[in-house]
Amino acid sequence: MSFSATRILLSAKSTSSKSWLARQSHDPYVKKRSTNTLVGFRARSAFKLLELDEQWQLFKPDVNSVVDLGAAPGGWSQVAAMKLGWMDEGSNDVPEDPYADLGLLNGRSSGVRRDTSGQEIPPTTRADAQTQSQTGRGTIVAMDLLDMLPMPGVQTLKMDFLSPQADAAIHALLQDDQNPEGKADVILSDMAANMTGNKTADIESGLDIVNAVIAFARKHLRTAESAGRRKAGVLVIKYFQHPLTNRFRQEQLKPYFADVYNSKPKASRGDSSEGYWVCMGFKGNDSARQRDGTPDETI
Ligand SMILES: C[S@@+](CC[C@H](N)C(=O)[O-])C[C@H]1O[C@@H](n2cnc3c(N)ncnc32)[C@H](O)[C@@H]1O
Repeated sequence: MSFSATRILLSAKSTSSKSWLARQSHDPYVKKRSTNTLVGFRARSAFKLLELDEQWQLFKPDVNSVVDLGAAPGGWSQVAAMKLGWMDEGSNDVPEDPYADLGLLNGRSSGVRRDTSGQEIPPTTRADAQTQSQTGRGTIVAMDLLDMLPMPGVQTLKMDFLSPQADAAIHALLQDDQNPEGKADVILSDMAANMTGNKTADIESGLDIVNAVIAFARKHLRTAESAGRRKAGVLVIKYFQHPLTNRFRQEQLKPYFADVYNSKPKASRGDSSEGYWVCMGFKGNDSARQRDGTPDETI
């Protein structure tokens, strides 16, 4: 009896993966992503962040520190690197032999880094800016559970953002002479919980991630006051629509930000319940205590 792994794999393809393939082949953003003459983005999700930036100018000239949570494969980090001048629009940052380069770049990094408690921070990679035509500004940190290929201007950290080491590692990477507080001007989160198919459980784990990202932002985001600009201190966060969404936004986000906008970028698939909150003007952690309880009607 002949054995064909390929045939077994193909015949085992579920209806959902067939419809996924069909959808991919018709998706204009998938085509755009893979057309190097346009921009060699690693993920179609890059177009969502580009749209959000076009609408709200997330990366103003005074933005010098960006943290991208759940960054792999790196589409959003590419957008941040472009906006901070580390990469040309239209450049393809993936080297021909990325894995060979990964070793080389790791070898070139500045040695062992330690957080304030003396713990070693896992090796980070930042592709050499000199390989690109421009030199960018500031620091971009991309964190993910998964490996990520190096990228000009971006320090990648393979880490669970919920782990006890994450706070100290981020702070140590952001802090320098220009940024003594070690705060981020912009925090991005495109993370989602793994779907189980159980609606209630999925809603709860989605909310857990959003809650954890907000807690992270409250520790690491620069306030509008310290940046000297009303809309500075920006958090972009993915959520999935459900009956509690609005209440959640009112109770967990509005007390801390001057403005909280809701967005469904065109590049986000219409059949997905995902949306993004663009939160601008971080007021700091005391703001909730100072609140008089009157609902804010900004939106
Ligand atoms: C939708 S993808 C992000 C795509 C990315 N914005 C891009 O443009 O390439 C979500 C990512 O979140 C990561 N992730 C999920 N939970 C995480 C956690 N607790 N800590 C770090 N990364 C996490 C996943 O590994 C996955 O790579």
